[in-house]
Amino acid sequence: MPPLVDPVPGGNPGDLARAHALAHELSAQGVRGIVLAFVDTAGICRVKTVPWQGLQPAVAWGVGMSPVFDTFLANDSIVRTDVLGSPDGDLRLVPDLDRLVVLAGQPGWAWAPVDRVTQEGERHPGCSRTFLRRVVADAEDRHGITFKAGIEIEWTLGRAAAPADEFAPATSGPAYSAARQTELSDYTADLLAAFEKQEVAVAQLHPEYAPGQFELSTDALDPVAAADQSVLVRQTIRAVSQKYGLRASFAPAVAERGVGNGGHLHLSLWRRGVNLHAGGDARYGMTAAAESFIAGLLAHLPALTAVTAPSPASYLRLRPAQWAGVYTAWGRETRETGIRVVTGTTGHQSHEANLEVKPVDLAANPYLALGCVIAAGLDGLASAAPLPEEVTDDPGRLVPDEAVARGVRRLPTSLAHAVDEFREDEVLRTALGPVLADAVVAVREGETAAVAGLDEAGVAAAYRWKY
Ligand SMILES: NC(=O)CC[C@H](N)C(=O)O
Repeated sequence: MPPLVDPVPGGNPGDLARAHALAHELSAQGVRGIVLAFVDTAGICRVKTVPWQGLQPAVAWGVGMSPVFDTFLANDSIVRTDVLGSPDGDLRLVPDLDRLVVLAGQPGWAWAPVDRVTQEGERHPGCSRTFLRRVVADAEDRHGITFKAGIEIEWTLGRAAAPADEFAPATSGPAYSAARQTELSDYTADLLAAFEKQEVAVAQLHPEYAPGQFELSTDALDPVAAADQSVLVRQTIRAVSQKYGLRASFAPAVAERGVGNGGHLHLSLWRRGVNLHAGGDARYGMTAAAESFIAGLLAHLPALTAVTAPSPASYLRLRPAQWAGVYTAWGRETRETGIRVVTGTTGHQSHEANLEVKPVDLAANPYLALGCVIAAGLDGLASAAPLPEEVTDDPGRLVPDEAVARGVRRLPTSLAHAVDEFREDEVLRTALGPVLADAVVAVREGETAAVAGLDEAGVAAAYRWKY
């Protein structure tokens, strides 16, 4: 074995010894390289790779990458803020060994999410993974609350051989149909096998509503692990799809009309091992804390869409009657309200009960989305915000006066409107810190400008294969 590299000043020699042993183990298993992954502000997963011998140096010193990715757009052009977007400077990508996984769908490769730190070893204020970790740690310190989270993954399959500017769904069977399940039987079995090898606990995998669309859900994890896992799941789906001559799109809308791809976010609050969504005195067995958390979410939902629905294409999906939840309302098991309260099956509530945030798609950076959702909910919890009455059926059917009286608002209908809401939201901006908040605004404005003049079909096409 090659000798250990010199530890960085203040570095953890235990991590280095572990990386050294792990690298050799990976090599013996046939791993030749390691994908180091992070998600930028625009929601694109960017990577660098190192050979297996590079794992230990990466843990010691990180791997260089420009901070300019904080203000990259989905089309790879770059915008600027006061502090970001300059071609100068460097950051270090530091892999998280606890989350390193051998990729079952890409023989020869392992994968790890990274934190981005400065060359001086300081936290980088633009690192979304560090942001989420901080929000979660604050929730525990200040409120004694921990979370379990899950991100649903929806994707649409086209044929890899088709021209990139066309979309032809790879299946012909109806929504949720046995026909579609059978059409892609080998593919979906291979996906499940890959997830089993990667120790991703799949809860469900099924053909979804739109032509060529599938959905996969996983068991809940702590928020940072859930965000990491959503990135890993997409990496795996992309790789396995390719083997079958298929091309996976996680874009919010692959076409200008029809049901889009969501990335619904499930979250539950826990205190001392007790689920706060079950066994309480409030509605549907929720505790007062869970109700106030949801009230906070509803209050911030219009501004949150700038983070959870960050692409111009997100607003092709965020339409009524598409189960995307485009109203500031909640209800038990409702599919059209922004927040769905999931009570779980009788006898299993303390395990299952949670809340679902629907206006979230997979153009969202999952670390930013989870961190901002948690910050919004905690704002409601801290002020014991009262939760309005639930809305059953379709909130779109409320007459305007009743909607106003009940506080039911339609979410922004364009990214520009979402950014207007976000700019005014001190809670979200403060949680993110000025560097990330300014990056969100600049990148969203850049995306809006990038599609100026395009019709809806053009917007769908522009982002179809980006996510
Ligand atoms: N089953 C579902 O909940 C469908 C969700 C829908 N595809 C969305 O965009 O959010």
